[in-house]
Amino acid sequence: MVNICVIGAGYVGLTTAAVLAELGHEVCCIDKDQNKITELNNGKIPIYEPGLSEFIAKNTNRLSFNTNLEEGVKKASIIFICVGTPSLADGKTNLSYVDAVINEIAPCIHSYKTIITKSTVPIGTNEQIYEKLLAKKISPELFNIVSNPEFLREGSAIYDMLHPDKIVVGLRQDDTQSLPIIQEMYSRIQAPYIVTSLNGAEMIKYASNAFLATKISFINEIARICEAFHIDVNDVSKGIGLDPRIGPHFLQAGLGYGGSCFPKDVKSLEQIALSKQIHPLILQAVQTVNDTQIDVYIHKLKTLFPDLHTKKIAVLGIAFKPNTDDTRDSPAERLISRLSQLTCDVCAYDPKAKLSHDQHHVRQVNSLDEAIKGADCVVIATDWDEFKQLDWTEIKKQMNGTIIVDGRNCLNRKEIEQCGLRYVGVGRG
Ligand SMILES: NC(=O)C1=CN([C@@H]2O[C@H](COP(=O)(O)OP(=O)(O)OC[C@H]3O[C@@H](n4cnc5c(N)ncnc54)[C@H](O)[C@@H]3O)[C@@H](O)[C@H]2O)C=CC1
Ligand SMILES: O=C(O)[C@H]1O[C@H](OP(=O)(O)OP(=O)(O)OC[C@H]2O[C@@H](n3ccc(=O)[nH]c3=O)[C@H](O)[C@@H]2O)[C@H](O)[C@@H](O)[C@@H]1O
Repeated sequence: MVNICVIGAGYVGLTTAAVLAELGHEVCCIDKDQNKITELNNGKIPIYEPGLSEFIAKNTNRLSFNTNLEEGVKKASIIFICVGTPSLADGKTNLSYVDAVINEIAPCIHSYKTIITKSTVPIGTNEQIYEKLLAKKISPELFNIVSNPEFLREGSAIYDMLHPDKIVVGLRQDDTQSLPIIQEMYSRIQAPYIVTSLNGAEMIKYASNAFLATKISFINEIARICEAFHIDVNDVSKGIGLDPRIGPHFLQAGLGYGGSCFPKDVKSLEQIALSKQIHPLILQAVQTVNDTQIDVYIHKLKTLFPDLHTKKIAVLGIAFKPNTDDTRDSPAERLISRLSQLTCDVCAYDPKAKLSHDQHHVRQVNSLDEAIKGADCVVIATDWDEFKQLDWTEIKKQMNGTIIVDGRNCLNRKEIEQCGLRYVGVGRG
């Protein structure tokens, strides 16, 4: 058992804290947001992440929440940095939250600490953190810096952290102390270790997200070509996915990728490359395809409805993916904004997520029935299971029109057509 301080009570921080407590450690999770900490201390979890609430409740004897960073850091021998690293306007990474944490923890280092960065940070950041702490006159005998990037997905965060496909550990060249500490801390997790330099670990994280985003933009481009030749892209995904060199995952065409990480991390890696005068052609193409994917659907809608601005559109899904209430950079919200600009009457429904801001002509309703009632067109924007299992005969009765736009290529086309509805996907033949 070790004493651990996790800084940042967001998706990654809360999951890290809960999993480390489950592994038997004494964990204090710190956030500067007093409301969040009050909620957590009252047993309320500020985000929707399946199973997280129960998992935290199960481990409360070893898990505490606080705003007092000094107290948390002083007691701990291991410190996790899990604060946000959002994009700046130019696509580079905003490191102000990480910098603030370093400034706050520096005066509290009086005994040996292993400082682990879980936040996704640009190449070179962990080396810079080490130098910054030295510049603040912290003795190198008192700390080490480790990069331990996180690969969890929202919606399955706990499972992913307990069953990772690898544990990536980036170390400074002369650091012989940290690896055994990390291995001991994670001793109950079975996974291969990738031990590399600090820069290497940072790059593995960016390359991983960029590759997954590339797969999505690739299949979206293939879907556009499929459409021109009346080919079903879902068959193509299955066909190519069976080749183990390609793999079946992340080949679902649709509205494109979103969320708090893919868009910002691909942009950041592009900027990292440009900072070294490397022109990242693939990364730029990946973003261009993604940035124009909503246009594909708007074009379809305009062709289906020449008087689109007079139509009532039910948009099912607001979250950037199912099983989360996260709307950060959500393709569903991007689509809603475009429909709002076109002055359509938009009725949005999501089982968990809320629209992040008010928009003209857009209403969020509390039930699926309310959204669908009188709709000229239903758009599936997030592939929640409950949308995949809809009774289309009943839906048809409630709609005014007959068009179902499958923005995630996740519906059974035949089933929908048999109910007398018209199915519109992307690249579905
Ligand atoms: N969300 C995800 O699924 C994944 C995120 N990541 C990376 O992990 C990092 C964190 O992401 P999220 O958990 O989504 O962020 P988040 O935005 O949900 O949470 C960050 C938390 O840090 C807190 N915070 C900021 N500055 C602080 C300070 N000085 N002291 C204490 N608390 C502070 C904020 O109040 C907030 O609660 C990012 O770098 C992200 O790229 C990595 C893998 C998965
Ligand atoms: O760094 C991160 O934050 C995380 O980013 C992603 O996880 P997440 O953003 O939770 O969600 P994904 O399941 O990867 O989906 C991302 C987006 O791609 C879209 N997507 C996904 C798969 C697919 O085939 N097609 C597709 O359009 C989803 O709808 C969603 O908008 C990665 O999968 C995680 O490994 C990583 O840790």
